[in-house]
Amino acid sequence: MTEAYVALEDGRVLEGRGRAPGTARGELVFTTAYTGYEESLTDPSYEEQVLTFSYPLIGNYGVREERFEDDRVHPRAALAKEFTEDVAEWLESEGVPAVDHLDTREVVTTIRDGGAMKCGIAVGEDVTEEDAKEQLEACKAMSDHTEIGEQVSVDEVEVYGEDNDGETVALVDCGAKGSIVDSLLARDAEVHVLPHDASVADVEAVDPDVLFISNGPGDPVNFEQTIHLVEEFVEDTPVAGICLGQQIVAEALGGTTEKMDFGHRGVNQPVLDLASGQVVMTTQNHGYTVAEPGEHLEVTQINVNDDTPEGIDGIEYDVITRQYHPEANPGPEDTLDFFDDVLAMADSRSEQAVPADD
Ligand SMILES: NC(=O)CC[C@H](N)C(=O)O
Repeated sequence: MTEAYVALEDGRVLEGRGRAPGTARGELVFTTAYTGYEESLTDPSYEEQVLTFSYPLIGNYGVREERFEDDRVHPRAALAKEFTEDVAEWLESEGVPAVDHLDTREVVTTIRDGGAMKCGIAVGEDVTEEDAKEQLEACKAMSDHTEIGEQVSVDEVEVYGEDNDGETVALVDCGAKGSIVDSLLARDAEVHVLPHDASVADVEAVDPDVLFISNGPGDPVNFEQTIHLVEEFVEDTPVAGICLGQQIVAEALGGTTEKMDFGHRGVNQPVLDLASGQVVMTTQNHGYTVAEPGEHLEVTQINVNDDTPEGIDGIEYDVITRQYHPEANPGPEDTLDFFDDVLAMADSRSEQAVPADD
């Protein structure tokens, strides 16, 4: 059995069973999701993080590529009570260290009490605690990953659904989950996936019916060019966003964002729609939140547990954003209608744009 050490920022070093070798470092977070480990492990939003599963057995229904949200595993390491052989082999094939036989209840309560914290991981035949501590020493704070967009975004524009007859979407890829693109394609949209730092001319070349800002890792303030795109287009083009996208839109329109103690990561987060009084169950994975929406946006949905903004609409602009993941994957599908609302907003705008005498 290989040695495995998890060095925590509070000075403790946890010892577990090594399931996939290597060393790593990152912000230690946890998800309470009891399904969807393939989707979570391939969600680009987890870039530069170490993902702990609070659900004790991870891998009990195998590993299948059709469930992946991206072409690689994004967390820097994975921790659990028990990984199956399937998942351990998958993580090893991806070069992602994995540790199990941990008391993940202790890890989760440590994060809940002390906040998401840095950690260092070392797994291997002859690693020592010192190797994990060295990783911890080298670990950057999440907000200091100022180029994180480069690590997860497309390099070139990619076009999907060219034969579709629906709305044209310019999706700015800040670490997009594949099921967001799929949800738009399923509604007959043509989707142009642009780099997170695309230029104004790049977006103009698409001539989109809606500018869609994706989910993604890290601190929203570090996506400066994406924020600039929202500032440039919001007066004339409907804007939508998911998770990081909601945060970027708020930053662009005079709002502010802040880091949460440990965030929301799971598939059973209740969200209240303020207008209808309806509560929906949502899937979430975020550690920042909108602190103030600013004078151009209004909060329309809140998290039932802590009142943080979950849905934001434009006041004078056509804007719809969600902090949770309406595409699910994993989690409940209560909120898929968000994509219908986005495309209806785009459609109504493009109808208005047709000159009266046509
Ligand atoms: N899933 C996401 O888009 C995460 C958004 C942002 N990186 C956060 O942690 O809040």
